[in-house]
Amino acid sequence: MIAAVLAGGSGRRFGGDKLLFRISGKPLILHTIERLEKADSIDEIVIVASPENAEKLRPFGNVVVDELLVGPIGGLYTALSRGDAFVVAGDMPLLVPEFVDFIVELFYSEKKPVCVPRWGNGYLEPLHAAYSSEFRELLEEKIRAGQYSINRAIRESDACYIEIESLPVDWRESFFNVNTREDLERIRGTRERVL
Ligand SMILES: Nc1nc2c(ncn2[C@@H]2O[C@H](COP(=O)(O)OP(=O)(O)OP(=O)(O)O)[C@@H](O)[C@H]2O)c(=O)[nH]1
Ligand SMILES: [Mg+2]
Repeated sequence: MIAAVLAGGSGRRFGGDKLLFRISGKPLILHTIERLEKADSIDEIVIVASPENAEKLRPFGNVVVDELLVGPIGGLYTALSRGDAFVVAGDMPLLVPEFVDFIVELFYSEKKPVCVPRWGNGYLEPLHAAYSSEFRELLEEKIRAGQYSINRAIRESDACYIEIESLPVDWRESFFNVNTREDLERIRGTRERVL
């Protein structure tokens, strides 16, 4: 399956070029990509970038340009033009390859439009989920209607939910994403172990 890495955000909370920010000497997005490469179920990686980010991200892999720029839902819509995809954000340096494989396998066996992790309180992890290219039609409707919530689109579909609390606790760090400079501090202490 293809993995699509969303990289069209502005990094407003981080301030500056978040995805190229170096952690342990390596750009943040490269940590994310290398984690995906370790997943057996992933055979190709595409970076879904904004026109503005496209050139600077080309050194890191195949870039597909998101012309919509309506937020992550537009990136997801663009990603699915390439077929079924496991979709993540570019700012997720602690992805757990085994967890990615688990979701992709479930996606293939369940044959649902989307397989998404869900917390006990109902909260979804839509940027750590496997999507069928058919889900794109629903996204198109939503985007046309000016509704930009991926969560809402998922809830209106025949989704397959993965209960996070029933999985290994170690896998939860897979959802970690860098939004602020303080988030960097959270990984710095354990950097040697996790990165
Ligand atoms: N392709 C694409 N990706 C997007 C778009 N908006 C956000 N993303 C990506 O979606 C992921 C999650 O977004 P956020 O964590 O909110 O990142 P961000 O937009 O860079 O950060 P903030 O500006 O602080 O919200 C990140 O990998 C972003 O690069 C978009 O319009 N198109
Ligand atoms: Mg984020």
